[in-house]
Amino acid sequence: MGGVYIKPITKLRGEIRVPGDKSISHRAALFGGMAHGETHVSNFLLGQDCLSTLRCLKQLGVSWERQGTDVWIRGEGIEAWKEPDDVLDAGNSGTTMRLMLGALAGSPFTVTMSGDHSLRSRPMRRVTDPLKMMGAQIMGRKDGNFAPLTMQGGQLEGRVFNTPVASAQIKSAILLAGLRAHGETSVQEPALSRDHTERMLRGFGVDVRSHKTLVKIQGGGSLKSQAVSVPGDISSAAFFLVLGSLVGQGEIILPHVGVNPTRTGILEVLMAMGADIELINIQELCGEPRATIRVRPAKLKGVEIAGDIIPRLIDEIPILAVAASLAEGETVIRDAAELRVKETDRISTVVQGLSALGAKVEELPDGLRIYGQTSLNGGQASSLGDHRLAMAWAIAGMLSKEGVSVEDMAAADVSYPDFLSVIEKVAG
Ligand SMILES: O=C(O)C1=C[C@@H](OP(=O)(O)O)[C@@H](O)[C@H](O)C1
Ligand SMILES: C=C(OP(=O)(O)O)C(=O)O
Repeated sequence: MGGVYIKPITKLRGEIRVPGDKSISHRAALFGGMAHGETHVSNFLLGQDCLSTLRCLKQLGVSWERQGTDVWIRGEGIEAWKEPDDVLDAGNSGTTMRLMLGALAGSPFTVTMSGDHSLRSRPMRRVTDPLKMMGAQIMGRKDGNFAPLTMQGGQLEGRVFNTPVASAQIKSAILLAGLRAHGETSVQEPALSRDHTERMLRGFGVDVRSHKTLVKIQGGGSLKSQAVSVPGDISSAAFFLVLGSLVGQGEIILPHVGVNPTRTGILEVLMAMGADIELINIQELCGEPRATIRVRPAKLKGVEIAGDIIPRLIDEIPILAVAASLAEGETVIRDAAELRVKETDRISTVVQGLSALGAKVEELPDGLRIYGQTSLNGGQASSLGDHRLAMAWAIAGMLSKEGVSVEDMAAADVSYPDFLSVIEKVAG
């Protein structure tokens, strides 16, 4: 059998400091590069995705320095960004590509953005269409839907948008372009997606107004450099919330995890399933709430997950599916067709992986039906290059009867570079 073998465990104990939030790290780097002055980012995520954002910024002429997880970005304002002399490579990162396109739409030069095989097959018209309506010229494969994408930015006009899907990447790309447009730009979403862009832009001194699912930005604003302390990533903590709930014995403490309400769907669902999770010491810093999370073993039962909560836990669905396969009773996940356009088609790849490990799972057009049972056999599963799957299968291995060999475990580096050494430590 190939891959990294993850053995079953029956108990664990420990404190796990999950790395910095991926969404917030991308934004801190990008906004720091757009701002005037030095932005110090602490607890920056050293995952491949955020490193792609930093590299793109360097190609645009933004200088920064990094020591461990501290990054100092020396912004001279976005007007100082220069036409890059090569393709901007977003790697595996949808966030890098979509937010950068929005930020660059008002720049009077040409950029070409591309990425890895997975990113080149993810839909981009969701951002290129609105940016074109605002005045940018964009060309790409399949009528501008797939990278490589070439954009000639320029004068932008503010617009009113109603987005068809709740996506923070679409919302953020439009707001960043709106910042450089004439007049006001607004985005109305069908449900609230993560609001890190709105919160952080306010911290950088920009006038962003939001009410429920509507956000408005005035064109012509500029950003003032800020210190940004990045909280731990709840999407990374999610793996340990599930492990700590389903392992036989022990307790896990996760300090300093971001608990922005637009991201805490995972906590609500696990608690509804019966998890023993407690939030201690909630504090807000740099506009983002954070808390210490304590998790203890509990019996989980199946639930229905659908509607407006989906964007608040979208990246946690692979690990939630592992939890559901070990819960009692059926879990149904609906309204999650967005999973089909992530790093892999996460509806079909979750079904493929979990079935190989002995779970009973059914594919739905917009979600999953998982017939819970009290054990998983284990076996072999591949990440298929998708970081969230790599980590979900590793946790499944620890909770299975025979363990799991995870093919392409290295994919985890995209959002959690130390994942393997951390699980080795907590499992003793
Ligand atoms: O804005 C962001 O930082 C992100 C938004 C989400 O994507 P969508 O906007 O496509 O839903 C999420 O899946 C991704 O991991 C990060
Ligand atoms: C979908 C994800 O990221 P991105 O869209 O930035 O590639 C993710 O991290 O699960």
